[in-house]
Amino acid sequence: MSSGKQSVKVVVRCRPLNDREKALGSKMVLSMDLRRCQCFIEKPGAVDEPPKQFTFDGNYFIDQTTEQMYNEIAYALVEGVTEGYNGTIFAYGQTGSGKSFTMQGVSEPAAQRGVIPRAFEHIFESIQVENTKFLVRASYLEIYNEEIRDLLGTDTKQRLEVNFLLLSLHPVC
Ligand SMILES: Nc1ncnc2c1ncn2[C@@H]1O[C@H](COP(=O)(O)OP(=O)(O)OP(=O)(O)O)[C@@H](O)[C@H]1O
Repeated sequence: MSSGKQSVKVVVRCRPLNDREKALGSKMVLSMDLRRCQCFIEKPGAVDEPPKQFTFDGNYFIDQTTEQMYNEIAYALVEGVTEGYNGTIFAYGQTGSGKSFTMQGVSEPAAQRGVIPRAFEHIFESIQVENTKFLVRASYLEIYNEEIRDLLGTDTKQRLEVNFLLLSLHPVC
């Protein structure tokens, strides 16, 4: 893991082969050096070709848990939000790659509970302060094929107008 001071971190998580992939006789082509945060992808059949190598801010292989990811990556970001900073966790990947598994998670085993319920628990624990009121707002948007939908809206099929720039403001010390 890198020093943790940069404002954007990119981490990669590799999921195990699913039943369909196993039935097809697919082979795992990805390996990781977790200490160096490196990821290696080999081309099947190309024994003479060196694997392609990528380095990230954090690497998570098939046997690692969302709990570990949360503690190492998300915890500090959510803690920052409770101190007044903005924070975003963005899961990106092709269909079936494990975005929902990481963000929503499963209740069993507990170590694989998702980032979203963990973040909610974290926030609500932090604001349990006597004689102080907090306002917590949540929105849940899906961006799919360049269309945006409000998943908490009354009509989740309705497309929202995409007419904004993402503005991120940081206090200057
Ligand atoms: N780290 C993991 N360990 C075990 N199983 C996993 C892991 N990640 C994903 N899976 C399993 O892989 C399948 C696909 O994962 P998931 O539904 O999270 O993908 P997705 O990226 O959200 O897909 P989509 O974009 O189609 O919604 C699920 O059955 C999920 O349980």
